[in-house]
Amino acid sequence: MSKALKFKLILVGDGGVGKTTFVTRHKTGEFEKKYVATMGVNVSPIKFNTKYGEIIFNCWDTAGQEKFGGLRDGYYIGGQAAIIMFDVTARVTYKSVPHWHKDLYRVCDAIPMVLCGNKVDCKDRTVKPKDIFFHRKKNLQYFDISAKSNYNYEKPFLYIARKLTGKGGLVFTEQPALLPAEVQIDMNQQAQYQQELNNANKIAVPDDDDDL
Ligand SMILES: Nc1nc2c(ncn2[C@@H]2O[C@H](COP(=O)(O)OP(=O)(O)OP(=O)(O)O)[C@@H](O)[C@H]2O)c(=O)[nH]1
Repeated sequence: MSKALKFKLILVGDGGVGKTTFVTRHKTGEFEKKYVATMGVNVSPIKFNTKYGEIIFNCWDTAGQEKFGGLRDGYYIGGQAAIIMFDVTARVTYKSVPHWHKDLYRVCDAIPMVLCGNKVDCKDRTVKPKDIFFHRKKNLQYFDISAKSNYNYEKPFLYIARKLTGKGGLVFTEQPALLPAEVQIDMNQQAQYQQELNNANKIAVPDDDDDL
């Protein structure tokens, strides 16, 4: 790949889950972002060097319109990948995940999607690893993340890059240029969460009414 590959990546999730914080961690993305006034969105180009060349994710982030009902179709149209985010300290934001997934699917069909539980640095985590199973119903990838500590920052992008290029062996050849961590993360605690996620993946998906 000589020229950079570019993809439209859509961020969705309830207001306050940390979408803007996540996307603005990346220094170049923040520096080069463009505000599209007609849509009320910021588009930040987040760049990664890979062993196959440069990949740029043009990340679409709303200016808070998700709080006032649905997002317009223009937000989704042409979307090639998506991150659905919730906040592990606010159960209601996990409850909204099926709604965001449905909205995305309606316009974008089966594009690569990653579910991210943000703010795992917080002591008051209420959505525990065993509570998270929506991704398994819909065949999405899931990651615990913490935008403020940069924890797992590149994981969703790596998963999506591999899916979009069809190259399972794709790796990033440089660390992305991120702002310094604003909070520290307890790595022992994260290892325990990861173990709980692995264990949860071995159990059958609970069958309940509300699609969660
Ligand atoms: N502890 C912690 N706080 C976070 C993290 N990410 C975001 N926050 C905080 O959560 C709040 C909401 O973050 P935003 O990035 O504005 O959330 P958003 O999803 O973009 O919400 P809108 O701007 O309303 O669309 C802010 O006070 C952030 O500082 C994180 O990883 N850890």
